[in-house]
Amino acid sequence: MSAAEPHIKSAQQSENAMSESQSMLLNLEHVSKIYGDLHAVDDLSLTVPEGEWLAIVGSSGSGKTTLMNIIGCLDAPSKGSVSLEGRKLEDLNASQLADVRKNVVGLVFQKFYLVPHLTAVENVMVAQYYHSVVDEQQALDALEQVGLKDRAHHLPSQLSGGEQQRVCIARALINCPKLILADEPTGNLDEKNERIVLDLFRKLHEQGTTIIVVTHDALVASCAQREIMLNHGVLVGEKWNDENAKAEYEAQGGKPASTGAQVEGAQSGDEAKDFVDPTKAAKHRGSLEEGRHNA
Ligand SMILES: Nc1ncnc2c1ncn2[C@@H]1O[C@H](COP(=O)(O)OP(=O)(O)OP(=O)(O)O)[C@@H](O)[C@H]1O
Repeated sequence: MSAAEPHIKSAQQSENAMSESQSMLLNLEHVSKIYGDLHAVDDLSLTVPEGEWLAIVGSSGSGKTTLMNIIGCLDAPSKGSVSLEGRKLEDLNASQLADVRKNVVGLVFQKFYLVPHLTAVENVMVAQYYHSVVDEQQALDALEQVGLKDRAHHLPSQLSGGEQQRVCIARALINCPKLILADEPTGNLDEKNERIVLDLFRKLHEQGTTIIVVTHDALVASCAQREIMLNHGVLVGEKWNDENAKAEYEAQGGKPASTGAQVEGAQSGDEAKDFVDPTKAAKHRGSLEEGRHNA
């Protein structure tokens, strides 16, 4: 090996690392969120390419929402670095962060947060207001996208839970976000409405939208291309449901998610392995198969 080779190698390595971070929509490096003695998220590294559908699973209190809030620029990590579209969030000021929230991210929550005295279309137009473009036709188009044009002038109280969640998705779509972050989006829905919402996510994913969903629900998680599992803020498992997506991710230089924290059960990048989620028993297996056949 010539004396120059190590330099060449390190230049190539940094080039690879750069192209990896450029091709990734989201890049978390050693991210922690610490409250006193509690590490809600503990030294987590994760990359998500544009167009991926990722599920974050784990028991209550494992750090899922905390992580989601950090990714959605609603909260800042105590340590580590987060990049979205190649921009380091820690380098942005408050108004630049607000722009990222507005223009890159669409948020969907378990609790719908609809304004009760406004109709469906007006609720969508509230979101437009924050984008300084109030356009009823565009709001109606967003409702049409979620199959609710005929419910546009109904109040939330006149809509089913599933319909209310679809209004929320229409509201999240108003800025054509690259990234949809959904926190337990089907948590309040029955199976039928859960399937409608999942079909919508499937459609958005096919159109190229990146989706990150926090869920307790086995069916919702298994619709994603990849699942990561947290426990006490650390990564305890990573599982690909879509081998093609995995191969593509690896070809782009994507690495397994990892936790640096030395905690029992935690997985470093080299060791990351599939997890067995006890909640993935038979509950939804039948309906999943059916849902896939209908897709
Ligand atoms: N603002 C806060 N101050 C102190 N502790 C917090 C705060 N927010 C969250 N935590 C703690 O951080 C841990 C992770 O909370 P988080 O809400 O992220 O969990 P989760 O996995 O989303 O739980 P669930 O599934 O019940 O919603 C919990 O122990 C929680 O009590």
